[in-house]
Amino acid sequence: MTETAIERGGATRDGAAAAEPLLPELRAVWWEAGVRARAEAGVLAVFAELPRLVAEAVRVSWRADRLRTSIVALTTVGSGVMAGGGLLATQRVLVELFAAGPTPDKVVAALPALAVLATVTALRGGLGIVTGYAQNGLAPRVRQEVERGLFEVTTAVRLDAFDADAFADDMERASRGTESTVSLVQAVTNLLAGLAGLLAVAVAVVLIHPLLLPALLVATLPRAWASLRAGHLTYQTWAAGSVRRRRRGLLHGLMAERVSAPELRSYGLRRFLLDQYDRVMGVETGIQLALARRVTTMTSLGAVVGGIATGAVYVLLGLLLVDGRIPLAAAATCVIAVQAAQRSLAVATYQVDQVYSEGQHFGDYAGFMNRAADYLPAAGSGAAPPPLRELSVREVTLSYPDRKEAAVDDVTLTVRAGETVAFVGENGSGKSTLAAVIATLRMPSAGVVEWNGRPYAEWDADRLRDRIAVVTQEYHKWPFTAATNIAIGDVEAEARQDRIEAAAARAAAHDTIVELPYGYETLLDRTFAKGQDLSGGQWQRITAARGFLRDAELLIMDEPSSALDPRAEDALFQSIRDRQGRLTTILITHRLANVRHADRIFVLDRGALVESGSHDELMAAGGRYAELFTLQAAGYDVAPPRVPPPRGTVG
Ligand SMILES: Nc1ncnc2c1ncn2[C@@H]1O[C@H](COP(=O)(O)OP(=O)(O)OP(=O)(O)O)[C@@H](O)[C@H]1O
Repeated sequence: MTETAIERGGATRDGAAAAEPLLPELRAVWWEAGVRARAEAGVLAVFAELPRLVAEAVRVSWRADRLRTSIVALTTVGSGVMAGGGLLATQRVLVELFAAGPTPDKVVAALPALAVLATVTALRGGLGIVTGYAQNGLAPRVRQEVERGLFEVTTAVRLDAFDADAFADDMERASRGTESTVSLVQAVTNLLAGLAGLLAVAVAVVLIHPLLLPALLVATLPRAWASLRAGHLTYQTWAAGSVRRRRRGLLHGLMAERVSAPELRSYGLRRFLLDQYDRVMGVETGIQLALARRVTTMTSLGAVVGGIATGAVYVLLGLLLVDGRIPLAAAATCVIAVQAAQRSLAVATYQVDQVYSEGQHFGDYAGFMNRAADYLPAAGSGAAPPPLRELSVREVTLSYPDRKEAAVDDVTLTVRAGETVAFVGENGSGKSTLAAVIATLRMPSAGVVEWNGRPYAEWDADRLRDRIAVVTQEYHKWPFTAATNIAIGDVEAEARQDRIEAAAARAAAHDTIVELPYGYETLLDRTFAKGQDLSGGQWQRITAARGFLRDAELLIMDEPSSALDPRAEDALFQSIRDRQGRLTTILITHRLANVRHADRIFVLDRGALVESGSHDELMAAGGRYAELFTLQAAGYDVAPPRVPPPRGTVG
C-alpha cells in the first residue's frame, strides 16, 4: 500500500494543516480555538484575563439560577471563613497545650478551642456538601440557559446565514462554547473556593504573626508556579496535536458509523483503516510520553525548590523560636498553615488553567450570539394576509454569496389563485431558488414578491407562512413516528389521525405506512430500538403527505416525485390536479408529462424566465420547453413489445 500525502501529513507532521490547506480534514476546527489561544498566551496573560472571565461566568450563572448561584457563592465564602477559623482555633488549642502546668488542666483549658475547632470543621464539611448539591442543580440550568439561547438563534436566523462559511464555523464554535459554559461556571466556583481558602489561611496566619505570611508565600509559590507551567505545557502539546486529533476523530467515524459501514465492508477497508488508526496512535503515544517526561521534570523541580523553601521556612521558624520572638504554638500553627495553603494553591492553579481555556470557548459562544443578530429576519408589520387572490413576483433577483451569476435573474411573473403552475428548466436554472423566495425561505437580493399586491415585508411573516406549504427537494427525514412525520406539516393544529391518514392517502403513502410493524406509530429512525427506515420513494411519499396535510392556499412542490414508482407518481399528480381551480399550486418537476395539465408553465434558463404559457402554447412556439419535452417524450417513443400469447393457446 503506498502512502498518500494525506496519510503522511495526518500521521506525522503537526504543521500539515499549513502545508496542505486544501485537504478538508486538515482545516482548523472549532474545538481547538480555546486551547490554541491558551497555549499561545503567556502565563501572565492568563491572569490578566481572569477577572473578566470570572465576571462572565457569574453573570451567566446568575441569569440561569439566582438561588443556586447565591447558595454556591455564600457557601464558598463561608467555607473559606471556616478554614481560617479552624486555623485560629488550632492555634488556640496549641497555645493551651503548650502552656505551663499539669496536662489534665491544659487539656481542660483547651476544650473550648477544641469545641470551636470541631464545630468549624463540621460546618466546613456541611458547607462543602451544600455547595456540591447546589452546583449539581446549577449545571443543568446553566446548560439549558446557554443551549436554549443558542437554539433560539439558530432556529430563527434567515436561511442565507447557512450559506456563509463564517457563520457555519462560528456556529460550530458556539456549540462547543455551550458545553464549556458549564465547565467554566464550575471552574470559577472551584477557583473561588481555592482562593477563599487561601485568603482565609493568609489572614489567619497574619493574625497569628505577620512574619509568617512571607514565609508562607516562599513555601508555596514554587510549587504553584511549576504546576501552572506544567499545565501550560500540556495545553501547548494539545494545541499542536490538532491534525492527529482530527484524523483520529475521522477514523473513529469511518469505523463506527452506519453511513460508512456498507462501503467499508464491500471494499474490504477494515485492515486499511485499523492500520491508519495504529499509525496515528503510535505518534500520539510518543508525544504523550515526551510530554509526561517534561511535566514530571517541571513538577519535580517545583517540588524540590518548594521543599527547600519549606525547609528554609522551618529553619526560620526554629530560629525565631529559639530567639523567643515567636511562641511555640504560633510556629506549630504555621507548619499546619503551610500545608493547608499548599493544598488550596494547588486547587487554585489548576482552576486558573481551566477557567482560561473554557473561557475562550465561552467567548466564541458569546461572540456568535452577537454576530447572529445580523441574520435575524426583520420583524413584519403584523398584518394578517387575507386569502390569496394573486401572487406576483416582480423583477426578483437572487445571488448566492461567492457566485458570479445570479441564481434567479430579474424574474417577473404572476400566479392567480386556484392556478396550478409549473417551473421548468434544466438543472441549476434557478427553479428551487425562485420557489424558496416565493415560500419566504429566502430574501431576494433585488425585487419583491407580492401577496395580493402588497410586498411580503408588509405582512406578518409567520401568518404568511401559515398560508404556504412547501415540499422541498431536499426533504428532511425527521426522526419521529410516521404519523408525526406527517403531522408536522401543520404543527399548530391538533394531530388528528383521520386528517393524517387522508393526507397520506393523497400522497400514496397510506398503504406503505400501514404495512410498517407499528403502522403510523412506527418510529422512522433506525438508530433507536424498534425504529425502521424507509426506501427513498417511501420517504418521498411521506414528505408529500406532509405538504398535503394543511390543504394550504399555496402549495409548492419541488421535485415531489423523483423517487416515486409510476403508480405512486400517478396518484400524487392526481392529488395535485384535485387542487386545480380551488387552491394554488407551484410545481417543479423534470418529468414533463406531469406538467401538461398545468394552467401555465414558466421556463427558466440560467436564472432568467425565458418562456411562459400553457403546454400547447409552448409546444406550438417550438422553443426550449418544446425541445425538452420532445427529448423526453422520445425516450418513451418505442413500439410496444409484442405480448406473447398465453401458454396453451393456439397461435
Ligand atoms: N445554497 C447555495 N449556495 C450557492 N449556490 C447555490 C445554492 N443553492 C443553489 N445554488 C446555485 O444556484 C443555481 C440555481 O440552483 P437551483 O437549485 O435553484 O436550481 P434548480 O433549477 O432547482 O436545479 P435542479 O433542477 O438541479 O434542482 C445553481 O447554479 C446552483 O449551483
